[in-house]
Amino acid sequence: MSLKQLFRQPMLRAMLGRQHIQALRSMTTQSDKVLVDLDPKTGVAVVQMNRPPVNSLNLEFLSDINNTLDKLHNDKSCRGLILTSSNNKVFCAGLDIMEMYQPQTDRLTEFWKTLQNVWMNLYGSRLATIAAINGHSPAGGCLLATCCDYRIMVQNFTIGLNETQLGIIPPFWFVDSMEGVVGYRQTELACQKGLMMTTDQASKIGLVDEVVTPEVVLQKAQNEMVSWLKIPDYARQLTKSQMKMPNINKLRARRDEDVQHFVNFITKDSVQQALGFYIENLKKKAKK
Ligand SMILES: CC/C=C\C/C=C\C/C=C\CCC/C=C/C(=O)SCCNC(=O)CCNC(=O)[C@H](O)C(C)(C)COP(=O)(O)OP(=O)(O)OC[C@H]1O[C@@H](n2cnc3c(N)ncnc32)[C@H](O)[C@@H]1OP(=O)(O)O
Repeated sequence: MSLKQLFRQPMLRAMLGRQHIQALRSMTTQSDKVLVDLDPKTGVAVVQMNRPPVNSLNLEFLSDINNTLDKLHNDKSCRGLILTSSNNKVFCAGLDIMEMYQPQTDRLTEFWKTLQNVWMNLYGSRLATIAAINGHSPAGGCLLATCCDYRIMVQNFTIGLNETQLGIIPPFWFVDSMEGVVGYRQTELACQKGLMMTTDQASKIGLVDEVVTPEVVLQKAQNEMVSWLKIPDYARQLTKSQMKMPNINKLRARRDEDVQHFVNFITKDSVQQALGFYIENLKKKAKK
C-alpha cells in the first residue's frame, strides 16, 4: 500500500486525527537532507539540516531547503520554525565551496538564484523563526542564522561572515542581515576582517541571544518559541514584515545585477586562485 493510500484509510484517520495526518504527510514528503518534525499540537516545526559531512549548501540542498520552507509556509497549522543541524559539531559550513570553484556558468547562476530565494524565504518568513545553532556556523551558515528572529548557540563554537578570509566578498544582503542583528559598527568590523567569533564573543555583540550547553539547546529553543507564539500571529508578522521588507525589496530590485556581479566576480582568475588555496588548506586540515 502506498503512503497516499495509507493516509486515506478511515481507521488511521480516526485514530490519528486530521492534523496529525497532515503533519505526517508533510514529514514523509521531505528530502532526506532536510528533516522536518512538525508538531501538530504546537504548530512548531523543527527543521534539521542533514547534509553530511558539514551541511555545506550546494544547489540541490538549497532547493530542498526552499521546498521545505514553501511547504511549511503553505501549511496553515505551522506557526513557528526551529532551524538546527543533525550534526552536533557543525550547524552549517556555509556555501559549498565546490560550487564556486571551477564552475559551469549556468549552474553557478542557478546556484546563486536559489540562494537568493532561500534568503528571501527565510528572512521574510511569516513564521516565528529560531536558530538553534548547535555547531560552527561560518559565512552562509551565519547568514541562515541571521535570517532568523532569535539565535540560541551552543558554547565553544564559532560563527561569522568570514568571506574576506577566503578572498571573496560578503554580498550586500549578507551584510544587511548581520547589520539588522548587531548594527553598523559591529558589522563593519566583523565583515571587513572576516571575523569568526566564538560563541561568547558573538553573544557580547548580540549576534547570538543566548549561550547554552549542547544538551539543552533544542529545549531552550522550544521554550523561547512558546513566548513568541503567545503574540497574535498577525501582529508579529506585520511588525516583522515592516522591519524586514526594506532589505528584501532592496535585493528584489537588484536581483539580476547581484547574480551578474557574483558570476563575474567568482569566475575571475584571481578569485579562482584564492579559492583553490583555501580548498587545499581545508583538505590538508581535514586530513590531520
Ligand atoms: C565588486 C563585487 C560585487 C559584488 C560581489 C558579489 C558577490 C560576492 C562574491 C562571493 C560571495 C560568496 C559568499 C560565500 C559564502 C560562503 O558561505 S563561502 C564558505 C565559507 N565556509 C567556510 O569557510 C567553512 C570552511 N569549513 C570549516 O571551517 C570547517 O570545515 C568547519 C569548521 C565547518 C567544520 O570543521 P570539521 O568538523 O573539522 O570538518 P572538516 O574541516 O574536517 O571538513 C570535513 C569535510 O568537509 C569539507 N568542507 C568543509 N567546509 C566546506 C564547505 N564550505 N564547502 C565544501 N566542503 C567543505 C572539508 O573540505 C572536508 O572535506 P574532505 O577533506 O573530508 O573531503
